[in-house]
Amino acid sequence: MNFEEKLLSLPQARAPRRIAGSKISKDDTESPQGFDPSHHKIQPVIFYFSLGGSTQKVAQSFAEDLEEWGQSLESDDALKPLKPQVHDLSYIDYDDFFITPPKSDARIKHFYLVLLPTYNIDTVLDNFLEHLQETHHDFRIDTAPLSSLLGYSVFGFGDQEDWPTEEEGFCSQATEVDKWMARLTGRKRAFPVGMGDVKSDSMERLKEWRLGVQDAMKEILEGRGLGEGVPGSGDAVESDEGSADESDDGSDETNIPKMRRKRKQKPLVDDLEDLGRMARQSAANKKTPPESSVLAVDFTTHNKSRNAVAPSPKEMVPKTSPTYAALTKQGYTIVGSHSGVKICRWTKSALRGRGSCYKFSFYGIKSHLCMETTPSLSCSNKCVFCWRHGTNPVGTSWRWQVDPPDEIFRGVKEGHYKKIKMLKGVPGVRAERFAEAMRIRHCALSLVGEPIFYPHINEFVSMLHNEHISSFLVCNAQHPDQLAALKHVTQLYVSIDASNKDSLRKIDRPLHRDFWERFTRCLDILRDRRFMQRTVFRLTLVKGFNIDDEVKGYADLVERGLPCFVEIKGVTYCGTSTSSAAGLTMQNVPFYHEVCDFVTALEAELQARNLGYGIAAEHAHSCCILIASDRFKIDGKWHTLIGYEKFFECLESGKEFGPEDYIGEPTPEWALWGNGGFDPRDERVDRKGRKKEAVQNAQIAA
Ligand SMILES: Cc1cc2nc3c(=O)[nH]c(=O)nc-3n(C[C@H](O)[C@H](O)[C@H](O)COP(=O)(O)O)c2cc1C
Ligand code: SF4
Repeated sequence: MNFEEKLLSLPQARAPRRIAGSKISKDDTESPQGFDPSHHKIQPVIFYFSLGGSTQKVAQSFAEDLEEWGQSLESDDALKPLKPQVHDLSYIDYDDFFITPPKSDARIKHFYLVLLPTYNIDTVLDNFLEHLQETHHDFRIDTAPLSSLLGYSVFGFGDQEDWPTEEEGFCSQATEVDKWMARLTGRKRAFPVGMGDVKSDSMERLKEWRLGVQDAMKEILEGRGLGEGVPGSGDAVESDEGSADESDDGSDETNIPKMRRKRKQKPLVDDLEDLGRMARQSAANKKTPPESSVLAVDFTTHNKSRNAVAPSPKEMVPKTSPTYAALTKQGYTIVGSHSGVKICRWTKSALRGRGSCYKFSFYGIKSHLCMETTPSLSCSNKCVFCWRHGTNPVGTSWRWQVDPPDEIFRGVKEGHYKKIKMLKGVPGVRAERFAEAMRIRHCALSLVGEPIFYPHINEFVSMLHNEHISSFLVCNAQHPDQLAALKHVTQLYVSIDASNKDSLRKIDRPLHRDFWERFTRCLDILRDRRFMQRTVFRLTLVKGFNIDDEVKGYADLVERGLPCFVEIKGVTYCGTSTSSAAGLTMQNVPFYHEVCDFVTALEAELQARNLGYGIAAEHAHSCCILIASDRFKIDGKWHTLIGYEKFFECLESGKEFGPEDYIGEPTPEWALWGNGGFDPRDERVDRKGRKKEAVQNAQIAA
């Protein structure tokens, strides 16, 4: 059983977790860390992070150089270091490497090398640092859980033109990582932290550092451990400096430069109150207050702590950031500092009379009347199938500036209309649809990121409703407190990306350690809401990840949450480096018949449990099928469409109401299960725009 399995097999997630490591003892620091050259092997592991791509390239060639050096050693093969492993910090699960070293063959001993650029904007590096810090402070984990590593060393890349000195932030994150690694490893620093200026000497400095690291490895291979008295080594002498760094209460009194200290002291806004305090402050006046000014009140605890004090948060996606550039390139319009809007391909298709997405077949939403947006481009997962191409900021809690909801609302509408207008000249766009599209009727808060992360989501949704724009909100089931505080939306979704803890961990790669408890709490909240609003489970099927043998597990989840609907969709392959880094290929995209088989099996399981569900509708073109609760079957006919005007009447009446109060027309015949889901009034074309005989039409005619 590997570490991950052990962790997952713990009887209760809340039970204290004990991670095998060892407290630093005199023996540890004096012994050459238990490396027996005749028995053990060194496994170098190179970790890197890269936004712009340069560190990634350097890491690959660094690995090759290190391997070549290992092979050139004049010793027999059994004594040579193993081929270096290379891992991108954006895609690994930190728990697999940074709580204990990977558990493999007991004879293999790991040596960590970390290559990092520096970013003064929010990136995965902040999460990585947060993880190291949390692990260090976690009372359930021994002080030096990584002490069985043979050694580690860190190299930082920075830009001295803009950040000339360490005080001003040059390579600041490498220094911080080095500091936390020293603590987690029980001071196994094999070579001092290296730093290179990407505009001048970085390659030279990196080479020097590599030679130093190689010497350290050679000494280990010769059974001499990390050496004695070498400045910066893991020797006990050096630890004096390290000990002074850290007081018993975990606070840091280091001699690290001022700017880095500031960065380090950025609070972990885990606390909901902190989150909201920050929100209010930032929304109220977008000025950047000094580091220790007012914190804002959490939107869920609005009236508390109004006068508390907050640090100044950063922008989530600054205009100068590579994230901004990447998202804009992907077609997003970034609004303010953390929101986005994008036209989906179905909008274009609907404007040309070539069909709407599955939301039209299932719920009556015409794609050209629908705006897809998110008020939070950040999210707390790193799903393998995410469209975000690995560039978005991630975080377990909101720690950025908060833009006021009215500014976002205005901005996203402007962005949406601008993109629609750009389609005016596209061949085939129908004039009447173009005119209709200039009045948004629906809003899907689902684009990317996590909409309920945004502290003013309720105000934002009210603004939509005030203009009679319906709201579909999809959340990732990781923020139960925010979900509980969410007011009425037209249709509330949670993404159900797996049926069990192990599978969810692999596919969503959540940042929260208590992800499963958060997930199940969200299901319970949905269960409570089911008579107040339309609730939906959204399943995204990824072959090889979350389909096989999981039908019963999904049925358990449906039994727990009793959603009004279950939407099942085959994953869409986005062919990015993100997806391939996560091990996703076209092979993971299920065929439609495989999705059908899964849905049929799930329906059978739900019926065997008498839960009152049936397959209602399909949209073969999007590889999407709808299971509905019998509550939406009236006189033997499925009624999955929504009565939007009824919804607004109910909302404006101020009285309590539920999903049954805004049921629309019966589901159209062509959308029912077995009929394909393509509106026969639309024209079906293939990818090249050539007319296609609609299978559905043929079926309907038959
Ligand atoms: C938005 C941005 C912020 C940066 N912040 C810092 C910084 O605070 N300190 C520093 O030394 N270098 C900073 N740099 C320079 C990068 O660390 C450097 O360009 C690095 O090579 C980028 O590596 P990558 O291409 O692998 O992402 C910054 C660069 C950018 C684009
Ligand atoms: S929850 Fe959504 S936005 Fe977040 S990583 Fe997963 S797919 Fe991407």
